[in-house]
Amino acid sequence: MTTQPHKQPVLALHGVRKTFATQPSVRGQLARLLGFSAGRGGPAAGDKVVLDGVSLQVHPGEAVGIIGRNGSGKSTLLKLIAGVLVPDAGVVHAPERVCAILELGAGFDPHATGRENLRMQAALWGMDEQTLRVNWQRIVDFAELGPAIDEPVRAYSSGMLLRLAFAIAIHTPAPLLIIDEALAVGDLAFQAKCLAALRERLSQGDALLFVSHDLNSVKSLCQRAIVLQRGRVLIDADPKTAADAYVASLLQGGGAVAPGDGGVSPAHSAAVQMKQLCLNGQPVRECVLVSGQTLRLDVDLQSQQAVHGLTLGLMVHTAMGLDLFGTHTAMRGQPLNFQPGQTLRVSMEVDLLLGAGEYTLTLAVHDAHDFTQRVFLWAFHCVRITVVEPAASAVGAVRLPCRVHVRAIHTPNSESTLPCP
Ligand SMILES: Nc1ncnc2c1ncn2[C@@H]1O[C@H](COP(=O)(O)OP(=O)(O)OP(=O)(O)O)[C@@H](O)[C@H]1O
Repeated sequence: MTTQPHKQPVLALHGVRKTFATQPSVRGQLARLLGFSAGRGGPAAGDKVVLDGVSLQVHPGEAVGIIGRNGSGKSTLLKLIAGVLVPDAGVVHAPERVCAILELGAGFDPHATGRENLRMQAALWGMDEQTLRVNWQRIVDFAELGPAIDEPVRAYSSGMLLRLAFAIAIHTPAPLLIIDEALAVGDLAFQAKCLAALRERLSQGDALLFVSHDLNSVKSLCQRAIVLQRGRVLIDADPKTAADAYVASLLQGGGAVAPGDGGVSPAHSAAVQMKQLCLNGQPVRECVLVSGQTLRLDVDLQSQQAVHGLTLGLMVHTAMGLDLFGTHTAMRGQPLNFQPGQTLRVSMEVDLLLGAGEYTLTLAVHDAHDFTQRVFLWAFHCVRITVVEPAASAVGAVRLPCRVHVRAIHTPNSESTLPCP
């Protein structure tokens, strides 16, 4: 049986390990300089294992998000793939040409102008003269730096560095693009332009590795996401499942949890329990509603202990797991205070101004001020709602109240033109 060319991964890692010396000895430094990694025979005492047994594959046209808390090893992983670092153990099969934005400004000469850096960076990423000539003006236009393109980049803000780096990267032919958190410094308009350009590259069959703490960007751009936890792959799944596992691991203080649909993650305290949940008066977990109809949730919460200053939060997600709308009782002036053994009924009414489709709700009970503190309950996607829309007057997920008026303000034979109101 022959393997289809498009089934071949563009990137494959097998059992990759990377350690850093916490207190580099002279011998260790020498071994590293000579290319003998201290980790090949196992990490030396005091070495910090940053990546441990990481295996993954990325196929052409695939966008894979890498998420994880600070220090989990995301940047180190990308540096290994980009060839900036070498692994102590394991194998990295990466394409010859990888276009990586790892650190803003890295690779730029601060004293050279934007235009000079454009030429140098493009050459560094392997863009030939002909491609550079064809793309030169497109890159300059994409960056939208105006006269600053002729100023030294040491005077650039991080947003301007991103504009230049991204403009070059998106026009550089390479089967794999790597973007480490960089987009976060761009303004919203530039971010939207970058995401559109990345989607275009993906549709042409190039692959993307995308590190971000913005779970919504990962969910909307990537087909898969990998959660790194203390240098290991916690989960490699669709972005919604991966993002939920990541949030659950944050709430657990780093413990491994992969919640299933509708699952209730183990909480910091089991003192508060959801005794009943009703949707529009029925004790059900699924319902069908007409767009614009009100959903009434009645949630009975019972606490065995006296607990004060809690809140019940609600998040509405699209079928893809994007967060659409979230609120909680404390945000609306109603913190939850329990006496021992008390049951509170929390009623929330939400007008579902949503387009036809499938949606889920996540419910959580946590500290009124900080959702990572004092978590009592976290019920991922515990409610499924199907919204139907008999006569749609709009497209997209949300139905924003919108008024439309049309009137003639000028006709060729009339003297007057109405001013803007
Ligand atoms: N050159 C180095 N020498 C020693 N330790 C390092 C080196 N580079 C990274 N580390 C350590 O490796 C761990 C992982 O770092 P890395 O930058 O890969 O994490 P990250 O997940 O990208 O974090 P963040 O989200 O904060 O960017 C951290 O504890 C960091 O201090």
